[in-house]
Amino acid sequence: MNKVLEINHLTKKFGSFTAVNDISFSVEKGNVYGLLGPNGSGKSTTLGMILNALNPTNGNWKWFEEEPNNNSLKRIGAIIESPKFYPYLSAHKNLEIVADIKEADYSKIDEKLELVGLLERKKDKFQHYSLGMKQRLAIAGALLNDPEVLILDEPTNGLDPQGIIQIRELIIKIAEQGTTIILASHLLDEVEKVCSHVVVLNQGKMLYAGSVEEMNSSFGSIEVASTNIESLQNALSHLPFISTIKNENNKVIAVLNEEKDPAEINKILFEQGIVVSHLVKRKESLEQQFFQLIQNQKN
Ligand SMILES: Nc1ncnc2c1ncn2[C@@H]1O[C@H](COP(=O)(O)OP(=O)(O)OP(=O)(O)O)[C@@H](O)[C@H]1O
Repeated sequence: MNKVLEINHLTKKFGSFTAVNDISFSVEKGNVYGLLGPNGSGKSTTLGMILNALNPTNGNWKWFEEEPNNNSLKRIGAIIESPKFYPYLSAHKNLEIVADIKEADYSKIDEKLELVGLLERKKDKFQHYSLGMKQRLAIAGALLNDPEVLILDEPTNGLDPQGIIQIRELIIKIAEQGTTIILASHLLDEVEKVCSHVVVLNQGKMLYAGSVEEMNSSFGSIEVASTNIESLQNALSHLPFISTIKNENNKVIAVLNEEKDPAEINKILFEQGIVVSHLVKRKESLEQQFFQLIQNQKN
């Protein structure tokens, strides 16, 4: 069984406002999924619903190919808000309390503290931990009962650069051990560095779901200039392998929808009487792809 989560037409309305609008996607075992979108795009609301903390307005989902039930939630570890630990207790003592709640064996505590790099600091009080250490302790707590899925909401928010790197490396390490990870993030580079798959959300709508690699390996765009920019623009807009065009600093940026060699494009334009003074092909980064998706949604 490889399907960990299947979401179908999930919708959440708060009054007349639609926070999550008819989204559907699946999560396959052993991958790291990024739920990517700007603030307010519906990431936390989506996570809240699939963790039974919020009632959906419409749609449904299945964990592990079963209707949601208490048993399936036991197979999931989640950190969706600031971790709640007792400040005056040690990290180890705090995890004993978590282990009691989750009915996990105390022997797991040192194992998970080691995984998150806190074993040597296990006797320190929680209140003396840095923000990054607190977040890693929360991850250790979420992993105590060896969940098959780990869900994280903005795991690097508020951390310094070193703390961010440590959390990202930790996520990759946990995934390498076979745990499926779903993380919500508004940071494109985070998703690009950590995730194998991405679901792009904007204003509650799903704009893309697929592998990060595929999203990155689109056909790119070309940047073209000519003395007669209007006829250039007109010619490009009629070419079947071009999806969108825009003007930028007297150059036309045209997004390709199939693989094309710049020399071939130059030849086609020349045959239409257009002499090109500049033609560069660019591969789009995930960031450009993301803005392109949001732009397409607005149009
Ligand atoms: N309980 C609520 N009542 C009314 N509106 C809400 C409620 N919870 C969330 N919203 C709205 O739903 C939209 C989506 O919020 P959500 O928290 O899911 O976004 P997000 O992508 O997680 O963003 P952020 O990273 O800022 O948390 C926002 O416009 C938010 O204001």
